[in-house]
Amino acid sequence: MKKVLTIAGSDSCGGAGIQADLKTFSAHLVYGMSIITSVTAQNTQGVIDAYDLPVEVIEKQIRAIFNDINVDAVKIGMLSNSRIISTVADLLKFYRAKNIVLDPVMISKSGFKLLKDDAISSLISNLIPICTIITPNIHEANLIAQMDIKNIDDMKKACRIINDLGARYVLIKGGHLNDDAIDVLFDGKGYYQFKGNRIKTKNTHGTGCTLSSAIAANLAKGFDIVESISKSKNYIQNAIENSFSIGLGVGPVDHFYEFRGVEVIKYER
Ligand SMILES: Nc1ncnc2c1ncn2[C@@H]1O[C@H](COP(=O)(O)OP(=O)(O)OP(=O)(O)O)[C@@H](O)[C@H]1O
Ligand SMILES: Cc1ncc(COP(=O)(O)O)c(N)n1
Repeated sequence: MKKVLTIAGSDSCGGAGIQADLKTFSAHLVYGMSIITSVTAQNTQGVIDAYDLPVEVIEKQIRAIFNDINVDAVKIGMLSNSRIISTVADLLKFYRAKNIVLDPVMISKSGFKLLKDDAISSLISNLIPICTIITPNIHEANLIAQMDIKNIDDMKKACRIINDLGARYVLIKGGHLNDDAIDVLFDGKGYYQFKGNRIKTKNTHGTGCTLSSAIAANLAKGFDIVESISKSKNYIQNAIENSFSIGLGVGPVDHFYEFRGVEVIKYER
């Protein structure tokens, strides 16, 4: 049984954060473990507040896992301030963690800041160089690459800039652009496009958390990066197609797995 760890915030309504990650791990038949960095009070209508755990408590959780268990992959989600970021980065380096999937969570869909403005530089200098893959959405990629991404060519350019910052693989998600939901991967040499059909729904709470956790699960199982993303893209497509309303606002995606394959286009540099 492969063992996958999420280091992220708790979402009380279960659509994003730790809860989405663990559901995704279970659906991929890997054993899920969690380090909680922050407890958010949120529902489908928005985040009411977020309470960060003391870094000492976060450190103890990480040490408890790595001192005992061989971790096959790590997904990183909400780390809200620079102290938490540097603590997590130092410990992952110390324990030589492998298959690190960094979802650089910054703002919730409802507009609540989950990362302090002054912590973006810490994320760039401490976490990007140690991750295997970073999975920013358009907004996050804009802030990291200091760009204004409008189309696929811009996504490719931003991928290169973020790759230069030290991320081995960069996957920029196109969920927030119009047209098809196309995600672009840069592997340091060439580009791959992962194409999804845009689904008309308001229920997309936790899409980014789910995709990054699925990638971590697939890397843990030994698939290469392109196969891991391809399978995960298929998973999120199914999950959004079957998303549903549970409250008055943005509902969650559904977690089940059925592989149908996805169109992958490879580009030379
Ligand atoms: N309406 C949609 N139809 C199909 N795929 C979508 C849709 N919205 C997002 N996706 C896909 O879902 C995945 C997550 O992308 P998205 O851009 O929503 O991430 P995110 O903004 O980080 O998510 P979150 O807000 O949950 O953190 C990507 O593969 C993206 O292409
Ligand atoms: C704890 C936590 N982590 C991540 C998100 C982002 O998800 P979304 O953008 O769908 O609100 C969130 N809302 N809460």
